[in-house]
Amino acid sequence: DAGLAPLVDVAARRLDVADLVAAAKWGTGKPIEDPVREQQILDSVAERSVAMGIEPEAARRIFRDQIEAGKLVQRGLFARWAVRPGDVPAHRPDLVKDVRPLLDRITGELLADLKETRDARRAPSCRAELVKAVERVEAARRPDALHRAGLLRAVPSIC
Ligand SMILES: C=C(O[C@@H]1C=C(C(=O)O)C=C[C@H]1O)C(=O)O
Repeated sequence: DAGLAPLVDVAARRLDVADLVAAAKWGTGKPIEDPVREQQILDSVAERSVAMGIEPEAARRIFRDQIEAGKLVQRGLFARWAVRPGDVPAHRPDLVKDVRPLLDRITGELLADLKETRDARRAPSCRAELVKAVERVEAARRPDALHRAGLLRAVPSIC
């Protein structure tokens, strides 16, 4: 039984997309934070949760944390690129055409995993299972310090 690992893995993949979000925004004057887009995501998540039989408030909390974690990674990358311009990605992806569709696809995967893990998320063992899942995902993906920090920011609301 993979437990919560598939869910945590999706969270980690969402944080990799944050690199593309940052690359799309760097040097454009576009702010890291877009509250209108965030609200659209959270409202859509709540609506789809109801349709899927997922508790909408739990889904909202979990997606709120995914978004906060993504901004943490974006800010970390902006700080890194400010001191090491050589690390700025050579290619700037288009946020609306290229990057947000990736996030939208991950939203669907995350919702499916939330449905799948309903009982595990409510169980008293959730925290322990979460620790194991994070360890498993980190062992497989070997995130750098910034993406580890992001992942730790992303997961607490799962339980
Ligand atoms: C990803 C973006 O940047 C921020 C993070 C978001 C997210 O993680 O979904 C949404 C809006 C922005 O606050 C974006 O603008 O699309």
